Amino acid sequence: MNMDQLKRQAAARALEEVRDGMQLGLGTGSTAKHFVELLGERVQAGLKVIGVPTSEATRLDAERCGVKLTTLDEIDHLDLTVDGADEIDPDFNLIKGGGGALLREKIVAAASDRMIVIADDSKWVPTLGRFPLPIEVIPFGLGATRRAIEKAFAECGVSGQMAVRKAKGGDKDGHVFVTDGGHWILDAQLGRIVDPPGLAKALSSIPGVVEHGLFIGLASSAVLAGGEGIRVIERRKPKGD
Ligand SMILES: O=C[C@H](O)[C@H](O)[C@H](O)COP(=O)(O)O
Repeated sequence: MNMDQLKRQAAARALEEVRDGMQLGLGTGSTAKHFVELLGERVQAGLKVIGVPTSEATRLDAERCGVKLTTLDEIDHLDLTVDGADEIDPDFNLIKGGGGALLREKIVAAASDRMIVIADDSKWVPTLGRFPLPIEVIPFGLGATRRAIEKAFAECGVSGQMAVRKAKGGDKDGHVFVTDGGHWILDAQLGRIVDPPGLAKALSSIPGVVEHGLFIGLASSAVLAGGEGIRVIERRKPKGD
């Protein structure tokens, strides 16, 4: 089974948690895209749900699949969010934002009673950090923001190169990648993040940092698809702890 088939399997397993009438957060990325497509098939067969997309790309996918959409201005909470991740550690800390959607993804996950992370099992790691940590920043004053981030890294016992993300493919190839919110992303190669909650807190306090890709205390369970089948792992602590 190839990687894409594993991602689809994880998405199909998460779909089993969806019930009629649910308000859903719809994640972004290649794994979440499978979930939206499979959800669309269920909707065509009569399932009634409403979704909040975490990116313009997901909004377009959901519309194409016939999934009814709303916003967090129109509804006050979500029952369940299903989203991918770039890395997941055994404490259910995540790195997200490989596709640049971390800001909306975090707003949606935080508004949701439960978040199921779907992934192929290569994303399950003992320690976060091999995947570059995305940090969404305001272009104004970038030099000052970078210096403040480097200081936060040093205080949290990590270090590594940071680079402004460039767009890949199409007309925008090689230009700075711009998020749905109009911001830029710094990708930080940290290798090993010893204290994800501590680093998350330090980054959140920096003016100029809009959001970062460390998701702490948001995921409730993980559906991991691998060569030997599917593993569903539940987080022991309740959401928010
Ligand atoms: O910004 C993108 C998201 O955080 C994605 O959910 C994450 O990068 C995982 O994407 P994929 O399922 O394509 O590996």
